[in-house]
Amino acid sequence: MSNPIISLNHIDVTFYQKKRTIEAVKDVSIAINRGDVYGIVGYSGAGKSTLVRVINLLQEPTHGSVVVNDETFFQSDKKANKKTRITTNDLRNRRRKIGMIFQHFNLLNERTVTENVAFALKHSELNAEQKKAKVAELLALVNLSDRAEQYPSQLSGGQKQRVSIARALANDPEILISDEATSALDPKTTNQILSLLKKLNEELGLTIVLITHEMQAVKEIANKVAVMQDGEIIERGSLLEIFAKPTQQLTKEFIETATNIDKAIATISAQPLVKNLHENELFIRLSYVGDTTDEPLIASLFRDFQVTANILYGNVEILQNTPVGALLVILSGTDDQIKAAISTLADHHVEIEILKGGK
Ligand SMILES: Nc1ncnc2c1ncn2[C@@H]1O[C@H](COP(=O)(O)OP(=O)(O)OP(=O)(O)O)[C@@H](O)[C@H]1O
Repeated sequence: MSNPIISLNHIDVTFYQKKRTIEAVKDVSIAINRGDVYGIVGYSGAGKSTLVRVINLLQEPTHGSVVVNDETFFQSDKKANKKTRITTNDLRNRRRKIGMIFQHFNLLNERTVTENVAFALKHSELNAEQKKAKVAELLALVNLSDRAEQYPSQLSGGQKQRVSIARALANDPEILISDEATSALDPKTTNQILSLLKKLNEELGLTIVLITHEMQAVKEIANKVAVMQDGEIIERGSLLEIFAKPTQQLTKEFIETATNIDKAIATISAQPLVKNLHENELFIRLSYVGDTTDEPLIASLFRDFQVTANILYGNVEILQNTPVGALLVILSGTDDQIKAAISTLADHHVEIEILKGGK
């Protein structure tokens, strides 16, 4: 059942500079459901940051409407040339319920970890005692209790990001916007931060909007994905749909960086078996999602069609509790046998891409 906590409708953001007009976001509509971890992927300059800044009106759209938690923050009526927006006071309060974390942490260097987190409680109605308890609780949540009195300069990048996560959660937000929060971190620290975000999503029901240029990050924790290019969303869907059946070239590129299949294809294509492929052979890539993996399909190719399948590479990943696999295989047999084998694979929803061979 769909229950959007964030709905952006027909959002345009245009920047007018002296000699240039930059259409940073073009007619983007997106609905993010409560509890989603929604990944927005794109290269630098695609418009991701601008789009997510629209959610809490850090960036006012040129056109469109912004609805958060069933409350209209902003609406423009193009025809009447009229814009309506939430009052400044209400916006200030609502923004506290939308946490943000960034690539460069944005911590106050001259304040301790505790003071950095407490800073976010400046306008809270809690008394001093309660604030102290809240900060301690937040630091425990991000596993930093032992660093409470240290300064940012004494912390690693991952620890700094955990402080900024604690700070972002200080006012019990329902939404967390993560703007390239793992981009400055090494792979191991990135995984720790992503696991923490996943835990917050699962345990607190936090809705997370994850903007990144790394599909790997999206793959780890997102359940939905949108791919942005030149201010537009060019493809979107569930993580599984996007990984199993990407339609746009850019999406395919992003996925390949996350699965390393491109490297596997390059390495294996250079091997003698593929380089000297026989006339009756076909070098193919098979991709499948879910149940197909449980079927002894490859074995049945020989049993039913006398086609041998030489598996040169295999990779199965579990995304959203579902296996997603890729195999690089050489099929050998007569044209008719191979044709029949491929048709059977297709009937079982295995995607086939011929990499080499065949007429
Ligand atoms: N305040 C601004 N004034 C003028 N142009 C801007 C402004 N903010 C963003 N832009 C332009 O809008 C486009 C989209 O930028 P945006 O930062 O949203 O992209 P991005 O996908 O988040 O990339 P990055 O990860 O590099 O920030 C870029 O061409 C950028 O130069």
